[in-house]
Amino acid sequence: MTAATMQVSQKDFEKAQEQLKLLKKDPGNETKLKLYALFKQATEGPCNAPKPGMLDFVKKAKWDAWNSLGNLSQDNARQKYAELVSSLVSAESASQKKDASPEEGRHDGYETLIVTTKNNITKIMFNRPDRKNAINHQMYREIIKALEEAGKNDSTIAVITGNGDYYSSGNDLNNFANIQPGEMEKMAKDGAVLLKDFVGHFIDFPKPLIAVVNGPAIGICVTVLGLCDIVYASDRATFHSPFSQLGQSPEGCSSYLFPKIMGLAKASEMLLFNKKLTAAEACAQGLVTEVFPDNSFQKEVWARLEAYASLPKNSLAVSKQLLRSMEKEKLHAVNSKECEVLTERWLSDECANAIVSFFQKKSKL
Ligand SMILES: CCCCC/C=C/CC(=O)SCCNC(=O)CCNC(=O)[C@H](O)C(C)(C)COP(=O)(O)OP(=O)(O)OC[C@H]1O[C@@H](n2cnc3c(N)ncnc32)[C@H](O)[C@@H]1OP(=O)(O)O
Repeated sequence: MTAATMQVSQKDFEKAQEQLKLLKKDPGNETKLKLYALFKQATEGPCNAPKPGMLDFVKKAKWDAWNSLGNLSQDNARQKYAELVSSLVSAESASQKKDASPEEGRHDGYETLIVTTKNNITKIMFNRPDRKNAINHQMYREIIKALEEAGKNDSTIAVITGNGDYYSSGNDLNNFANIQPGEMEKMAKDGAVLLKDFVGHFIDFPKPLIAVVNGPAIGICVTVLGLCDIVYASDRATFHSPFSQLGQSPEGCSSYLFPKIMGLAKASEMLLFNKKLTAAEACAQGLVTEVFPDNSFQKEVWARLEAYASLPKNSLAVSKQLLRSMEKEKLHAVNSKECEVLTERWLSDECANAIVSFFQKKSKL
């Protein structure tokens, strides 16, 4: 090795020591041992320390690593040390770039959702995990936009799911907060217009629409499940529509579809008396198609959906429309009626008290 190479190597060695300190990820014990051994060899030469006792595991592992370098020259050890650090830095920066790059097939223009199209599936993911995916006004509008896009694009099926531990905690109760007394009627009317449009997009959705219920579901995100074609649920999911508790009334066409799906008595327990169903109960009552163990939920469900999404797209669309077409007019009428009743409910003392109670006590359902 020439003097010039040795100089560069020494410089690289010092630079590498600085770079090592900047690594964000722990490189793991095996690599740390290699780095230790090369550093000792580079700075002190071949291992000259007494062998530690068998039970001194850490010192013994370090000694073994250093000793294994035998008579490797100090120059070579410096060089190898610098190369190893450089490979760790490159790997970390590649993984950071990968994390920062947008997800493949991700649609632009959404803040409360992650919308992607991949493998013939448009996935609409609620993305307010720190608010349990509560649906605020912006999110209602973005879901409407995402359903419109998914209905028209090349995907074969659309899937709705939640990011984080909840599927969704339903209507964001902040939608009712900070309303001045004189603005109550306007709030109720505007809310009903938005809700009717939102539910209308589920009624009219032209392709198979599948809900992947990854965790607890409350309120509006439970009621519109009746408008989905398939509902897959994790065994961690629960289904709760606490309308009377909130002084409100059913929406999402559930006043018509839930009795049809599960029978009047079971629907009444849910919609009148706030009964929260487990995933197994919701499946037994026909609201959920199939329940999966939480630890294999994502893997099993997405494998199945990818297979479904490879079926002929147009055949699936016309068949879905046939299945729903007889009911469409009826469903729109139910939606209108439910929104009308809710407008009154939102102006009631019962509803106002329930909202105030949530914010005052942060009372949990
Ligand atoms: C256009 C208008 C259309 C209206 C259509 C009408 C629809 C009807 C419905 O959807 S009714 C259902 C309404 N939903 C609720 O009543 C749920 C309220 N939330 C809760 O009861 C609980 O938060 C919980 C059970 C979902 C979760 O409890 P947990 O203790 O696990 O977690 P936190 O309470 O600490 O939640 C974390 C923060 O998120 C806030 N949050 C959760 N859900 C909502 C929500 N729906 N609305 C507003 N805020 C919500 C919660 O308050 C916490 O906030 P904080 O960290 O600031 O305390």
